[in-house]
Amino acid sequence: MEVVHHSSAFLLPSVAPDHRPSLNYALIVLNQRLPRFTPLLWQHAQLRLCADGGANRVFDEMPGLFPHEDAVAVRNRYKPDVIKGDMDSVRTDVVDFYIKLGTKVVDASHDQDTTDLHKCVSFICDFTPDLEKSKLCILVAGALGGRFDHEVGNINVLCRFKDTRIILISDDCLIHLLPKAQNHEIHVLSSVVGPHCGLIPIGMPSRSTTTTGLQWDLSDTEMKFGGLVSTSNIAKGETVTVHSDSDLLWTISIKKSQDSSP
Ligand SMILES: Nc1ncnc2c1ncn2[C@@H]1O[C@H](COP(=O)(O)OP(=O)(O)OP(=O)(O)O)[C@@H](O)[C@H]1O
Ligand SMILES: Cc1ncc(C[n+]2csc(CCO)c2C)c(N)n1
Repeated sequence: MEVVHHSSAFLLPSVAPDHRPSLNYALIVLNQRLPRFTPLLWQHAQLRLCADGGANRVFDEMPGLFPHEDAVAVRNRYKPDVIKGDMDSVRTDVVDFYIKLGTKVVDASHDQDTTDLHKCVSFICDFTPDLEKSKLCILVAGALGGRFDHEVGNINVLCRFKDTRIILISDDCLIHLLPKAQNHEIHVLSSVVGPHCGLIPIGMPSRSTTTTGLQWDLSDTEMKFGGLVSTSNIAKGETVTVHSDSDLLWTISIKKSQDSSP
């Protein structure tokens, strides 16, 4: 069976020879305080979107991440390619500023049934040729912490776009989906992530999950809410393997001490 590899190389300041990106990254900035390493994610990404009020965050907060630089110069450098959402949070001064720089603004206010993150993921998928979809990886900055309904909505996007690699990121941790019935090999780059981690069934119980590389490995173990879910686990080495009969969320902590400059 094919092995699916996962790595957090996008958190490394530069791409080391043995961590050359095999993926094409896109970045979506949400309406939450910018994670400190947002400039790094920005640099790795080939396409940068702001979900509605996420554009306010780039405009207001990016200069603060470069305290010794002129704010306008920073804003001109970090120009989103697209702002998409229902446009009830992004300010008009921010829209006007980025339109002048050439940002595409997509008003999807007619759709009040999907979140702004969903709308941005749809945009990226619609504009990614089928042949390139397997190499696409969408990084979502500011997806965790804050309002619980938004957090759950963000996790639901992982489930609604199961065939797309999407990684939810905050200052503290990252989350992505491990689709069922695949062999997952997670490369734990210990300079930037870990050791705290978790494996959580999503959508339905898992009747059987087997792992290697964790302090508390699972061996053909059942997981469900109301029973066992694997939280406060520890990644022991460089590699964690996971196989399950159900979709699982993988989460791992992000280290505080890393150099987050691009
Ligand atoms: N507190 C938060 N926690 C997690 N994600 C958030 C939070 N606030 C916003 N987001 C994310 O950022 C996206 C854009 O946020 P924005 O505030 O523009 O959305 P919204 O649809 O106007 O929200 P609201 O529910 O307040 O009307 C949301 O779709 C959501 O994915
Ligand atoms: C059952 C149900 N619950 C909530 C909403 C509201 N809602 C969900 S996504 C969204 C857009 C946010 O930008 C809004 C307003 C709905 N439509 N249907």
